[in-house]
Amino acid sequence: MSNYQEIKEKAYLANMQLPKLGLVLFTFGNASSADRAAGVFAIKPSGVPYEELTPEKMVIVDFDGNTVEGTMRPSSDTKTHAVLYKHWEEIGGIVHTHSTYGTAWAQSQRAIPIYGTTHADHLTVAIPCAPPMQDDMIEGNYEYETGFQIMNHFKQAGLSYKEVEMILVGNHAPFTWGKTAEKAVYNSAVLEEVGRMAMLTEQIRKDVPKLKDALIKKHYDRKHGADSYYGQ
Ligand SMILES: O=C(CO)[C@@H](O)[C@@H](O)COP(=O)(O)O
Repeated sequence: MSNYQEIKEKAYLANMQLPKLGLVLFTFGNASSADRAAGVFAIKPSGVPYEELTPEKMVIVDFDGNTVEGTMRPSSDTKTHAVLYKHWEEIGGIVHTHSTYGTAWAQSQRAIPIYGTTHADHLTVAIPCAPPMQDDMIEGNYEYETGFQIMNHFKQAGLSYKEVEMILVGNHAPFTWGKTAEKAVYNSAVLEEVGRMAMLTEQIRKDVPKLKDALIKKHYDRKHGADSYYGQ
């Protein structure tokens, strides 16, 4: 039995949710789960179809992207996960997909505007979009630079990774995270659904105004923080 069995199971379950929720096709995408005390995370092996995955096939990697345990090559996006785990210390899970609507917004290099209360139930700002990567970074350590592309955009935009747990990487696709891999999967599904609604909204009406601040606050506060009165 591996010392990392718990995160292998969590990473496996998170990965298996992605095709189930319609967030990935074939091998597009990956999920990981971290063990902060051990300084490692478990991630999907690269290019293995979801139906062939097992917990044992998850690869254990440290926060510098080095394989610690596993016989298979880890996800091609492993270094992006490693950069985010290393610098954003409260993250316990990360998901990357090429889900259709999220990716369409990323390819359009547009943040997803906050048009309605579904969006405001989850976050109080537009879902950010990092600008496309510069050529020298593409030619360098590409996946590692993707991690910095995400972090730099958060810094420049004055966003907190603890409050906004998702981003579109311009030209590329969405990344989401959370305290657990399960929450990162949830955020990935929220991003896709909110992106789908926003795109349809713009098709119905070209000049949709941003949601009123009072409604943003009302809906966010209903579900989060001291004023929450949502659920049991
Ligand atoms: O970003 C991409 C492809 O552009 C990858 O996330 C995707 O194909 C998944 O690759 P892995 O199987 O995780 O190596």
